[in-house]
Amino acid sequence: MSHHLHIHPSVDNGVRPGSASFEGGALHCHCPDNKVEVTVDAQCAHNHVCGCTKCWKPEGALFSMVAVVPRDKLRVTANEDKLEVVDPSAAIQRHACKSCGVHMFGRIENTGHPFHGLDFIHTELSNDSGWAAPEFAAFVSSIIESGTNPDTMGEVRSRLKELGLEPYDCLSPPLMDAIATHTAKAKGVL
Ligand SMILES: N[C@@H](CCC(=O)N[C@@H](CS)C(=O)NCC(=O)O)C(=O)O
Ligand SMILES: [Zn+2]
Ligand SMILES: [Zn+2]
Repeated sequence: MSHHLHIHPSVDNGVRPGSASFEGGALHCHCPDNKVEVTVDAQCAHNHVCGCTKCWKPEGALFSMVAVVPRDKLRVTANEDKLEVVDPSAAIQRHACKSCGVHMFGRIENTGHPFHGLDFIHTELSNDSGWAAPEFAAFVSSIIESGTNPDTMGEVRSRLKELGLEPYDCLSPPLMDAIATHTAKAKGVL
């Protein structure tokens, strides 16, 4: 048992399933007032925990938790002026609150990108319950880049498996296949 590991607050006590009838909700940043609000009119897909250094993680967590929604189902509904893009050169433009640092959504503007049309969200920012649960763990080895001792990686991967979050060092096989299929079609070999 490796319950001392803080994978992410939304999974540390077990992964709770989402609701099949859920149709979206509101996300709020961590500011005490004048919160940035993002409204999503859709259930999320491909929810997962991500170990990369670029995704926003809550304090003390080894992983972020991130899912996608169609970009036309997402709008900023309060305090949009507090948002700024963290790294304009990144494929995913992460719109963060300038005051509290929380990433409210990530958007891909490159129309040739395999995931163009999808926005990335952190469903833990919502008080609404029913969001689809995380299904796997992505970019697991990348937590070393944030300072995790490489010697603990066996324990981290065991804990992820125990939680039902299969660990991958990139994305899951279905998503890697989707990316490769997009690339093959763009090249004309498929
Ligand atoms: N090892 C790198 C991996 C970064 C990475 O490739 N992140 C993935 C998962 S979020 C990605 O798709 N990044 C695109 C982006 O950040 O724009 C890190 O931890 O910084
Ligand atoms: Zn904020
Ligand atoms: Zn990430």
